[in-house]
Amino acid sequence: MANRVINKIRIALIQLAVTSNKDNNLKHAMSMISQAAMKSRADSADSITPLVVLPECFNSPYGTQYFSEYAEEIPGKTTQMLSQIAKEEKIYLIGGSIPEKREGKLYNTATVYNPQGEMLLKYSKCHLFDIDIPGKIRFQESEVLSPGNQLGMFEMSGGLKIGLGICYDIRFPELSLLLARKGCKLLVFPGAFNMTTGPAHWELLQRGRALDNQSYIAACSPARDTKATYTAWGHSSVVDPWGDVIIKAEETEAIICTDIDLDRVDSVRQQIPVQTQKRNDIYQLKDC
Ligand SMILES: NC(=O)CCC(=O)C(=O)O
Repeated sequence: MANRVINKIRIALIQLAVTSNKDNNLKHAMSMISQAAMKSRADSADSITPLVVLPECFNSPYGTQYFSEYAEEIPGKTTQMLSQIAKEEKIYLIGGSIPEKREGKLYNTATVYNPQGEMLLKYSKCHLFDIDIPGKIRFQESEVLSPGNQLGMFEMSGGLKIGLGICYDIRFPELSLLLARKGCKLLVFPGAFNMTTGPAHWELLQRGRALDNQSYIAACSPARDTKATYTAWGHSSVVDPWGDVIIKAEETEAIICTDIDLDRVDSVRQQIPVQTQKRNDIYQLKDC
């Protein structure tokens, strides 16, 4: 069974309502993960192990003023809870991201677990969100966070490779191209776009990355909270390799669930074979 080739997975994105109370955030996230696991299994005719996803910065409000107060070491309280719930619910779990404390520095870090509760991946956001749009939004993650320096990918049983980026990472096509070239047919981005860039770019970027790579893209946001210091756009979604949005949340808390059909990736790649038509003689993606 462990070596069975998987050509379909079921993904559930949790568009979580996040508050300034860390303990409540954790309790609430665990309950939503259980609900997402149940919903994935109830909606599915096959016995596929679900992949459940939390948003960026799910145990803390998103803001440079909060990161040091809410930060934890990994392993720590939050990641132990994630590991435990993945094991109890027998799911793959992308545990959104949390502010991580490591060797005197802070990172925006995501962890991933298998159904045995083992940590498969720890990935720190490698493109920090530093923008300044006059009169709209200024945000400088690099004032307090350090960037990660490695790619994020993991494998589910059956050999299925999944790529992982965090939010602003989606704006850098080379990162996704590299993950796809390494065999990832689904790229997942826990993210928290805002009320300025969200309506303009959130869906466009997902559809763009889906087309560049002829892969599935899933992006999971916190729910919108207009009273928070940073208001997330919401609209968690999954886009297929053709560039169609196959499922999308509104702005409020929600669990959205869909099947990812990996044969669809192969058929789109066959129909429009850009993957084999690259002009490596005039440009190249360098794998550092
Ligand atoms: N949390 C983030 O990285 C936000 C990215 C974002 O909003 C963007 O426009 O890019």
